[in-house]
Amino acid sequence: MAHKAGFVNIIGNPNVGKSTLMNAFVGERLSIITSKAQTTRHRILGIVNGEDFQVILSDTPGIIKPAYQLQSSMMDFVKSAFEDADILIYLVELGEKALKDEQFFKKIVHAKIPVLLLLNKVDQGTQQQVEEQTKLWKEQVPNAEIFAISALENFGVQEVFKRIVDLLPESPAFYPKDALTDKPERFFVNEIVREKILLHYKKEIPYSVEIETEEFFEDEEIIRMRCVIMVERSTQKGIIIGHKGSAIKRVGMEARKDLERFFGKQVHIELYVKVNKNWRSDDRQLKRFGYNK
Ligand SMILES: Nc1nc2c(ncn2[C@@H]2O[C@H](COP(=O)(O)OP(=O)(O)OP(=O)(O)O)[C@@H](O)[C@H]2O)c(=O)[nH]1
Repeated sequence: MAHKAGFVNIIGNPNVGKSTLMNAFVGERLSIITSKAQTTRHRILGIVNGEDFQVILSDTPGIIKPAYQLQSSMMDFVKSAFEDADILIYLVELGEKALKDEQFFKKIVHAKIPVLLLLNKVDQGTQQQVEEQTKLWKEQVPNAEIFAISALENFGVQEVFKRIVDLLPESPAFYPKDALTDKPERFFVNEIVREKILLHYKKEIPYSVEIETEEFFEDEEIIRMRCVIMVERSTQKGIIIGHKGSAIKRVGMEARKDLERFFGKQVHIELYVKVNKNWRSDDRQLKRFGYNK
């Protein structure tokens, strides 16, 4: 069978059960990547690999401002929620009424990609309620396939996952599967550091950096890691570091907090910045970073 891969973007109001659903999809450890911080682009929540598929689940905190969208030349694999994801999941909970944001609503209804509307927390309602609401949502979002699920009780979740894989386009994996299985820690460290950089620097900076975790040592008490932040120009290096190192220190502190939560252990993270003029154009480097185009 041909290999399938793609991006699934999950949207929904706070508290509808996104994290719980992620846990049900990918297992606790990977899903902890979601920090509550708001970033300017969507985040990878988790990646589920199978022998012949790779599902990359992400979410979009808030509406993406066009100015923040990544240049397509840089990372084609980072796709915006409504335009380029392969599948859109709209997660609602039982009892939730119409969509609050008109714009948002229109985008879902007119999405050019398959929309799966998941009515979550059905364990809290009666059969009749579930049927009524399914009907209601079908009227509101006629383009969606509707699934009644309980993320908490893992009811209906595997059917949804199966449907996702069905709908995925044929494609090689976007992230090297072996890197994720051999060194998943480093992958997530990179993602977390990247997220902090997106959070704290003006838009030009995040799009010209790349992160690589060069060292990663773990013992019983502590994990020590060393990451290089690669930029294209020396002026960018100065900005990343900030006055007397204040900016990079903040990135390190915040990344450490997330990483400690992620690994459940004390973390020591060392960040340094390196200028590498060609990282974007050098195919081999791109490959190393997992941009496997
Ligand atoms: N009864 C029931 N509770 C659920 C279900 N799914 C999630 N919850 C609960 O709903 C609450 C919110 O779930 P989360 O998974 O944290 O929701 P979230 O959408 O990630 O929340 P945000 O981080 O605020 O976006 C938690 O208390 C969950 O246990 C479900 O299927 N049934």
